[in-house]
Amino acid sequence: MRELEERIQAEGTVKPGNVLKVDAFLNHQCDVRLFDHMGAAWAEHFAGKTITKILTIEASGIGIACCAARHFGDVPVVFAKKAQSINLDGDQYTTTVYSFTKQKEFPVIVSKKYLNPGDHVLLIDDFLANGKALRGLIELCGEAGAIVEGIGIAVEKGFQGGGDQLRADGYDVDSLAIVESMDPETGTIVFRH
Ligand SMILES: O=P(O)(O)OC[C@H]1O[C@H](OP(=O)(O)OP(=O)(O)O)[C@H](O)[C@@H]1O
Ligand SMILES: O=c1[nH]c(=O)c2nc[nH]c2[nH]1
Repeated sequence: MRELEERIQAEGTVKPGNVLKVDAFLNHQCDVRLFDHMGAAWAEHFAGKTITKILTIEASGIGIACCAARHFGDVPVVFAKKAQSINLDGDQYTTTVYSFTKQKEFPVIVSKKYLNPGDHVLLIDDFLANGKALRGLIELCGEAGAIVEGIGIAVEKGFQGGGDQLRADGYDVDSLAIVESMDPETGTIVFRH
């Protein structure tokens, strides 16, 4: 998606440790017009598929998933929580996921009320790096008997391999910008096309 690539080139910065910082518009300050355009792009890609629910993971996927839902008939958006809470009741689907940016393991929890057998799920997230977050969400869908129809990602760091492994496993992964390489010394960002 050219608009997203241009924003990354204009406002993104490359940090050591394979970190692309795009918090001016994607995952700290949020550009909702851009999010709306991203939702439209996924709706075009996944047109023809039945989507009954969007599933994401807190925190950064939530706003993007909510904007995307407007393009999928206002289906419910469920976000997996990364901490137990007294506000979480009843039976839950749980797994654990290693967080790329926080560099530690988190529980990933969805109430059984909100993920059901027969749900046709679109997974949405801001970043795809090693694929840990998505593998966790896929596991929860498997526990629930829900079908993963596709995966919509804003920024995939292709060189980390998580996206290609998911594609090899048969998932329809639509990443709107795929970073093929990036250099913290020069700030150069190269996209896959
Ligand atoms: O493909 P992966 O290696 O799993 O990396 C991608 C995940 O990393 C980030 O989450 P993170 O837990 O770092 O932080 P967040 O709270 O900003 O969502 C991002 O939001 C994705 O969920
Ligand atoms: O802001 C971010 N930049 C990244 O490079 C990244 N990788 C996973 N999650 C990420 N979030």
